[in-house]
Amino acid sequence: MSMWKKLQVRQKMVKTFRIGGLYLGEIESPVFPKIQSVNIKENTTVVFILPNGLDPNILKKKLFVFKQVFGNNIELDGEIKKFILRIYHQTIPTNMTYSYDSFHALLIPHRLGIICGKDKNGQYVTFDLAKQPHILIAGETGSGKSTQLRSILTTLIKTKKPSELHFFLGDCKKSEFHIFKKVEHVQCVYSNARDIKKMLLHIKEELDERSDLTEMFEVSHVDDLPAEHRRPYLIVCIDEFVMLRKDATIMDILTEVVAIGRTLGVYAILSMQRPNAEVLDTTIRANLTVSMGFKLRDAVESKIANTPDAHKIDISGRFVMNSDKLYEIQAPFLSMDKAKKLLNPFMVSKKPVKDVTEQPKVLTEKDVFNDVD
Ligand SMILES: Nc1ncnc2c1ncn2[C@@H]1O[C@H](COP(=O)(O)OP(=O)(O)OP(=O)(O)O)[C@@H](O)[C@H]1O
Repeated sequence: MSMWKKLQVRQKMVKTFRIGGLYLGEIESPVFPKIQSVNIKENTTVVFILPNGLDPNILKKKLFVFKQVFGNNIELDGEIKKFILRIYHQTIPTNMTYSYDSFHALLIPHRLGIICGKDKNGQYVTFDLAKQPHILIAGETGSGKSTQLRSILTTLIKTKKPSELHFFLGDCKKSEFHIFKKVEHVQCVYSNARDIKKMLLHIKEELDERSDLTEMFEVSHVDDLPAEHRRPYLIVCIDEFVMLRKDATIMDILTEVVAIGRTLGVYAILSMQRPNAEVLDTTIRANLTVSMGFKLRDAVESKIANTPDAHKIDISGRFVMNSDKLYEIQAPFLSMDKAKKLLNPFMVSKKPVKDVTEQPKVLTEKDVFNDVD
């Protein structure tokens, strides 16, 4: 049976080479790439070698032919001569409920484990924010970015002690972060530019102090400081941070966080509905090592967010992730009620959170975008 399946795959490969013009010589006597191996397990893997003289760049251009023959759920890797085609048998789930128990073991090796969701292989994708610092989460309204933020923050709270990780939250839309207000790890939740600026000035002080400490003790990372000087990791998370773009101080500090935060244990998670090239200037963009692009409006926004094809997404909670490579992922769905239950054990009644009773104007999209009605 397996031999028969392998033969079928080989025949389809030859068909792809033929249709795609991936051969040397004439069509009557073509020299096709050599199929070195076909492996069928959970997924199918085909290794093939290009004949000398066949331009490897043509494979990228003809990827669509592989998709026409094998379906969309494939990946082609390789360079110069040797290539690997992976054909995934599983598809990305269209819906997946958040279940901490099912992925928490995967987070244990990470210092700051981020749960992303499931990929086309049906596997959970996670990464370590301490190694791949600073995340951009972009997506138009209803695309699932707030749910993803909720799941990332809830997971971090469940995996780290309050002494190990502090959050500084900016909620420009005043819609999402109230559920975290009383969580012990959370230092503050602010929703207007004036308070967020104060919060960031505090972060700036931390950056300076941490820089001085690493210099004084001649270490390259705050984790290597002597125990009595160790500092918790700080995560600055700002929902819809584009609304703060008119404040130069805020933008300067955010730029500094993403530029030097990694070795100082200070990380940023920034979200925005509509990626804006001006706000994501080159310094900020270059230092956000992970981009998650949920459904975006058009190809321009996908390009600015660095998440190709995110504008083609048509499923809630689905996103393109650009980190060490490109992934398509379905985020876990964590409802507000379930998040509250999971956060309950971490709630404290007396918190140093400043409750902003007098509410200065909360910025709206109109303050930022000229084309919003
Ligand atoms: N991971 C997911 N899996 C399945 N459905 C999801 C997922 N995430 C979000 N949804 C659905 O999409 C709806 C909107 O999600 P969410 O509030 O996260 O969007 P958003 O992009 O943050 O929108 P807004 O900017 O308006 O807050 C949810 O109520 C839910 O029905």
